[in-house]
Amino acid sequence: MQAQDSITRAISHSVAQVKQNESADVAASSAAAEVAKAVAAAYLQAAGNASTQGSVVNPIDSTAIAAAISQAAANSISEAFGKAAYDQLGLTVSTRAEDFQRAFSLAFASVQAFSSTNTGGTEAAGSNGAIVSDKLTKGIGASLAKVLAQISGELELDGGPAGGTRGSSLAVIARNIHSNCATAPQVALESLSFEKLASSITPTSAQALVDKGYVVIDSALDNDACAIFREEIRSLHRSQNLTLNSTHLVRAGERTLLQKQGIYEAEVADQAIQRAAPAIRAFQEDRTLLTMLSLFLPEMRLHSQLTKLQYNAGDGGCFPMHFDSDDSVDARRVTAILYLNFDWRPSHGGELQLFPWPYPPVTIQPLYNRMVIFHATRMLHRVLPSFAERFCLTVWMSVLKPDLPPVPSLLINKGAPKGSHKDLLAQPQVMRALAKVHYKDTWVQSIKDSHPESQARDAMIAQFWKDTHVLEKNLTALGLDTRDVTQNSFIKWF
Ligand SMILES: O=C(O)CCC(=O)C(=O)O
Ligand SMILES: [Fe+2]
Repeated sequence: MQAQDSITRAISHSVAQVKQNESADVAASSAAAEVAKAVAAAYLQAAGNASTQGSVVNPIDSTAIAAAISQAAANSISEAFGKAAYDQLGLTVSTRAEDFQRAFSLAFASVQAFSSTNTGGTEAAGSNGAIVSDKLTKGIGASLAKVLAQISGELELDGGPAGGTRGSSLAVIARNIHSNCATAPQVALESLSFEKLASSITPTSAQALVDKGYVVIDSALDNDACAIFREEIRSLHRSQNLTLNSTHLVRAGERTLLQKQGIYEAEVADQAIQRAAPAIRAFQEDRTLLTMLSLFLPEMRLHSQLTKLQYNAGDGGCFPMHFDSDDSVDARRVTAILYLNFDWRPSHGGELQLFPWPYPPVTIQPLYNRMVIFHATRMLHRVLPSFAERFCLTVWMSVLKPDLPPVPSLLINKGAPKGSHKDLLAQPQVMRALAKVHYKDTWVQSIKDSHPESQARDAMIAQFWKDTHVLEKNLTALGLDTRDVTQNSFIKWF
């Protein structure tokens, strides 16, 4: 039967993959995703054959299984499982929760149908709780693949035959997958520590921030933590949980989306992301970075943090020049980026370029476990085109809004004598404006590098020229010029 063949093939393939490299989460999770896809596809065929062949689904058991699995839907693997079935069934996003349950139920029904005709129930009856629990640390993907392998009788696992019917043993499997989903993240999290980060933030690194506006810290965290983060980002991308980075352009009341090429992101505030990426969630909830920075820079009054994760597909994706935040409208004050690129080489590109104007630009390689911290409202920066997959986490640290100091108005200085340039230049928005004017050509080129050609991109560039023109005119009216700012100018960044 075609449906069963495709399940058998998928399972054999998955088992081979998992066997080949048992410790590789990547292999295991892609194996599980393969199984999920094939199971879903097979179900559709099996369902089509059901009326003629009978006994495809035992409704009681499949409902129990579906219920158990749908509880585990938060987990990335079960999401992958759900998504595949979901896609196959052509379901719409609006009724997601319900449809997930339906999709799971359908997908598992096909496993059940398969096991009843292929194993005669004996192997399946042996699939008790021991199966899943023995390999918890290898991740849900591996366990899931094993459970499925057990059903097909291809792997001999510990745990002797248990009594009971085939149907109830499948329900046990479902329960085990469920409990596996619930406990596996904790296994990984136990070994996760942010202690190293505390010793990475020193008075010297804080001083560099004050003096230069940025600091580069290598081996910032435990290498293991970085490996877990990277895998979580990868699996979120695989399960299509990341969103293409895009900028909203509002022009004449019309909203246009300008998408960057190949850059996928998610904020860790998103609950689905938190569930699917428990280590990154733990990093978001950990206050080590914020506490250490506050210890040395109490005047920053840092209060909270938000983590964003980013996957760059490596097809030339990059970021145009920008400031992350703006003192007058946004509470973010410090940016910390943790790079997760194991084997970065110069040919990969994707460097972070900082423009601590009036000092010269600095190009920073996005090396594994390297953290770059800079001023979120004052450090102009961009990312150069990346020609290899690129992973990073960004932590934005914010002040509490009511504590924001009033932003001094330029109007106060209107008509002020030339001697007050120093005061003007001490104002972040003046420095931002001057930097924008100073780098206008590079800035426009960076917009072109980061976005495929489109009307929206042209609109963004036109807006940029308009803004810089206005800024130039008004800075001149204030008696300010980019040439006023030299590398001898006194700049206190933080
Ligand atoms: O990917 C990077 O290195 C920086 C990205 C960035 O500038 C941003 O997300 O605002
Ligand atoms: Fe940025």
